[in-house]
Amino acid sequence: MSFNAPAPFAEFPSDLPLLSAETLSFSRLLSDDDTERKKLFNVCSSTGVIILDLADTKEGAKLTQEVDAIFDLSEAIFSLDPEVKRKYSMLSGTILGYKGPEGDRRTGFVPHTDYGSITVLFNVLGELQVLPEGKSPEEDNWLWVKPSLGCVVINLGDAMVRFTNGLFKSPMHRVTYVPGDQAHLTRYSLTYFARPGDGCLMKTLDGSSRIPAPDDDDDEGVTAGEWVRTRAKAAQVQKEERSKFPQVGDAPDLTWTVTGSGEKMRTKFSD
Ligand SMILES: O=C(O)CCC(=O)C(=O)O
Ligand SMILES: [Fe+2]
Repeated sequence: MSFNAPAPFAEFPSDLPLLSAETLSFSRLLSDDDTERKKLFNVCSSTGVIILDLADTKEGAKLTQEVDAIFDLSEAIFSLDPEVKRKYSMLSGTILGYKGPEGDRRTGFVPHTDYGSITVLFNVLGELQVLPEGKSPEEDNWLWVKPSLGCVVINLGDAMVRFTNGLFKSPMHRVTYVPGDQAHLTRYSLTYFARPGDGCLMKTLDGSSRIPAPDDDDDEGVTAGEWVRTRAKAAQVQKEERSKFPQVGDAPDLTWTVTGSGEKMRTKFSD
């Protein structure tokens, strides 16, 4: 599986409802292109899902090569004996990515928004779906995010919503199953989470007339450290409740590890 080279296997199906997302150019953003900046602003304040083409930049080429090296490593790690994997799964900050069970059509990641600032996803195969703002979480309302060669998917997290007092959006998303003729393939997802440092105050930013003024009670702000702890606890409660009343499609046997510091990386893998 390569992030960098055209897939030698079946294309993403053409008959699925897709999130309509214009691809932004990393090279144009780096050169501070005005049109590209406006596009970025529009995406952040509408869906919160940025599809960014890394082509044509030194940084992008280096990153995609490194991603492919990590994919290779992930393949080697996930093909290890479950006993060996179990022994190493708790090492902090080491393993990136996860692998869903092959042929499993249950939802691997229940619907959620990410807590941090941004989440960068390196996906080759589809599986990620987004719920447009204001839509109820019925099956028909979820839209697929189609991976494109050399492009990362960047989801804004709730910290950006907090900093911009709701101007920017963090998408509700979930991970379902690899669709269509790609279903027999193993999906590796490499995820980079960035979040504000522990001491950062989670409050509306000053300095832009586009950001709505803070409400009276939101002036002080909690620290990012407290914010993450509260969110993690709430997620745990939600997970426990959900496991008592599993919903059709849940995959309860997948395990979670939170690793790293500052930038959080999550690893999830099954045997
Ligand atoms: O694997 C993906 O495409 C998304 C994973 C995700 O939503 C997460 O790790 O928060
Ligand atoms: Fe997520």
